[in-house]
Amino acid sequence: MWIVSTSSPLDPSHDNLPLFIRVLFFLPSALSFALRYSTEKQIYNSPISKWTALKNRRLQNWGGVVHEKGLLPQALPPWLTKITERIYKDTGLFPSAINHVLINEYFPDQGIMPHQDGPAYFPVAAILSLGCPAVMNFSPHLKLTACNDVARNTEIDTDFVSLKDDLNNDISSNHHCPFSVLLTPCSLLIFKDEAYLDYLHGIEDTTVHHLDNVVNTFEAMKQHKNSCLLGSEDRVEARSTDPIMSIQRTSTRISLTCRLVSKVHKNLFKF
Ligand SMILES: O=C(O)CCC(=O)C(=O)O
Ligand SMILES: [Fe+2]
Repeated sequence: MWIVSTSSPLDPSHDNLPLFIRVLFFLPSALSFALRYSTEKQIYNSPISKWTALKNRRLQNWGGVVHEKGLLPQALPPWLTKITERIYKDTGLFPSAINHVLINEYFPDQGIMPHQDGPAYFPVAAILSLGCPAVMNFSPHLKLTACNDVARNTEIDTDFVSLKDDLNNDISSNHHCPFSVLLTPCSLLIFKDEAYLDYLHGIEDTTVHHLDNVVNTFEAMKQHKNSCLLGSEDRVEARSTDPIMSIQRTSTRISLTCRLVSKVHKNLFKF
């Protein structure tokens, strides 16, 4: 089983699930070594024309063109549907099959500005990480009440690292706290609901990422240390000894952002 749920099925309609379970899931080892290897190979074997160079990273767009009114679709290649179908089926968080994947490549000093994903997407994002670890920061929209108390705890629920009640309460009482997630290679982060709609997410364009605000340090680091499959260049390097407060980004990170565009246009002229 790829994604392991403990007691409750991962069904967003289960209102009895605590809010922190419903907004953020982190699975440290979503990809096997074989799948990681073949996916990286496929990404770099894609024609060079598939890459779009941006100022601070480059990306591949798969699944078609996302327009604010919907998707002009293009079938995902089988090596990507192998991944997206598993996310779709195992999480039960998407109403229909994932039809769009953005692949971002970041050098150690590259990142992505805090942003919110566009309105064309169904509000669930599943991000698979490969290569060098990085920290993703979630910051509440300015329109939302700032949080005075940034101290938070981490709750480890087997494979899922979830925000604990502090943040949960903050979210529901409209006191939105910033928080961060450590994205280790082969991990899958899924965020939805408030984390998707009320927060911006971004990655700093610096080679050192601080872990102060990270909600999943323990689980991510445990997995990382235990994994004998990781290349040495992927290792999280402690900048200070116990407790680890930052990571040094030493190599390229690749992410696969898998989403659903609900509205699909079969014909360009039918907008
Ligand atoms: O690279 C990542 O992990 C984030 C990518 C992202 O936020 C996006 O493509 O919208
Ligand atoms: Fe995004």
